[in-house]
Amino acid sequence: MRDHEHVSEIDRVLNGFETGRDGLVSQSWRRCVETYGMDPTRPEPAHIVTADQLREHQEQSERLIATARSGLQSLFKQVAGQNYVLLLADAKGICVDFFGDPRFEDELRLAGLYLGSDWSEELAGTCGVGSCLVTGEAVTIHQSDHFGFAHTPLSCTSAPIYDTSGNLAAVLDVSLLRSPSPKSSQNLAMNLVKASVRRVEMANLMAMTRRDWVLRFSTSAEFLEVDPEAAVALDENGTIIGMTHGARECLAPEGRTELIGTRIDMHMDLDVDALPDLMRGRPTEERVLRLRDGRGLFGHAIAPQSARLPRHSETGSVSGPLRGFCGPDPMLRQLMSKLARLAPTQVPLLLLGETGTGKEYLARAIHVLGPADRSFHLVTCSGLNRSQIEGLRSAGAGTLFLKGIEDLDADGQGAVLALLESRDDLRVIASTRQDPVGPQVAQLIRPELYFRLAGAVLPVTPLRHRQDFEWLVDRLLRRSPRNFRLSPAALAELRGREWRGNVRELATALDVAIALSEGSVIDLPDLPPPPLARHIETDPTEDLESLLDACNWNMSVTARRLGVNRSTVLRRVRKAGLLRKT
Ligand SMILES: Nc1ncnc2c1ncn2[C@@H]1O[C@H](COP(=O)(O)OP(=O)(O)OP(=O)(O)O)[C@@H](O)[C@H]1O
Repeated sequence: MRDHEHVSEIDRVLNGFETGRDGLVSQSWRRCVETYGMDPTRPEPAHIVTADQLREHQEQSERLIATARSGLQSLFKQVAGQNYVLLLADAKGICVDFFGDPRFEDELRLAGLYLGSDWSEELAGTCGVGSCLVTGEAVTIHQSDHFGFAHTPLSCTSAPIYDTSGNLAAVLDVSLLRSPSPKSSQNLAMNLVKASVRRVEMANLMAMTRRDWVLRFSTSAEFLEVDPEAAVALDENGTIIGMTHGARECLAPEGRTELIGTRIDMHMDLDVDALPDLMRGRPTEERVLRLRDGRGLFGHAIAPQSARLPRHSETGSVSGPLRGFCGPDPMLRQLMSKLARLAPTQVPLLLLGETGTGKEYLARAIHVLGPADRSFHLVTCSGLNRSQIEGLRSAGAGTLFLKGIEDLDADGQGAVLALLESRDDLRVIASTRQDPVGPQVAQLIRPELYFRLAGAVLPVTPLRHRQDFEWLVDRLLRRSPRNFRLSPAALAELRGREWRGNVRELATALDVAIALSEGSVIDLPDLPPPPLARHIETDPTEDLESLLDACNWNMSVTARRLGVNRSTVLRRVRKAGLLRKT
């Protein structure tokens, strides 16, 4: 396009004619003439601020530049060899950081694609950085979209970087001195710039909010941990105190609601106490957030990186991921407070409980409460071979979870023992399923190994003895993105079942019911029938022992729960030869 054609198109647009330009470009041209008093026939050279002014701008954006730099570097690598120039401009439009090919330095400087150039719209006219600052949106200003004829060879794609309070703080721009003529040639550049900005904002939020919870979101479970779409920072009451720009699109898509200063439960069905359930360690597809408008997202909570969690643990108050394990069940609450004290120590723990009671869940929660950046090594003892254990000799420091140690054969026991002797940087947590009729684990494991594993022996209550059944049902139902509840009859039916498969069995039964239910209320016909295990003969001794454990060996409480008197309980305990475990 020649100079006079460009000027005449601007003239026609200003006179209300449609020339096929993007609306955003036509509006900017209008501002250039009507607001900034620019003349498209007058050539405007690049504006470069003085070295002192540049230093001042850089100092003001110092922290942002430091955070953005690694994002810029990785973006530069992605577009390497394609002659793109990367600019980071501050909120005034001054280029404060720059990546470009030094071979073209003179040409770039002349075109204004250089440190210190001023790309504010009122000075440079319609351009990537300037129009992005005015609209607050990502834009491509391609060739003759530029207002000033001097800039029409360029193609500039720019996206805004917002600070954690939601103010436009900077612009990331990729520009080309020469480009193919279709504007669509810059679509890939647009996606790359937007993705880089998202990561820069995320890094900025993480750096700003080390003492607070961060909740990240994604519409896809697969990308939740590697590349989330947005995040908010929350104080301990669940008030949003920081965010990335994407959070506005996720939580308040029409921009009607202010996010900063509002509580997270205004926007989604999430209690601040439930944040630990959304931490790494639980499968991502189970970490569903239900928004108030019915949409579902996946959530990843990151605990404060300050010393707050360990401080809670030292005093034994239950916080972090342990909080989500149980509701109002006195025995489990006591167990949680013991675990909170034990978690930061190196004491080996042996979790004792029926299948599906949540032993692995607890092991992962204890791991999360330990030192940061350590690995969780899960070893399933059944069918374990020596080479698998030997492979752990070079594994990173962290938690070794031995699942189902009753399944370790003699060879496996020897290998585990040798491993523990060679490594003192592995915190061991073992679990064992109590077999109602089989021998106890202490008899199955050689003593020198057993006593290395059983530093503290912690029984996990079976579901049928838990007093927080309704709480648990509610919690498991919340994993679904839709709002389900149980009818009173369905709740009573589930409460009356034996649950030999414990929480795992309950979770599966609820998944079936959710799938079968036609509305949001789960009723009797939606429930799967109780499994055959219901008719399996159970050992009354085992049941009495776990009930005693659940009642902390308080004979009167146990008698009340069994509906018999205290002396009957004492007689049964003596007859079965039961002794309280220490
Ligand atoms: N408090 C809880 N809240 C939500 N889900 C839970 C809870 N406790 C357990 N679960 C779920 O129940 C299932 C069984 O838990 P887990 O695997 O920890 O049991 P386990 O005792 O280790 O079982 P096993 O001994 O058979 O290996 C898992 O899917 C787990 O996520």
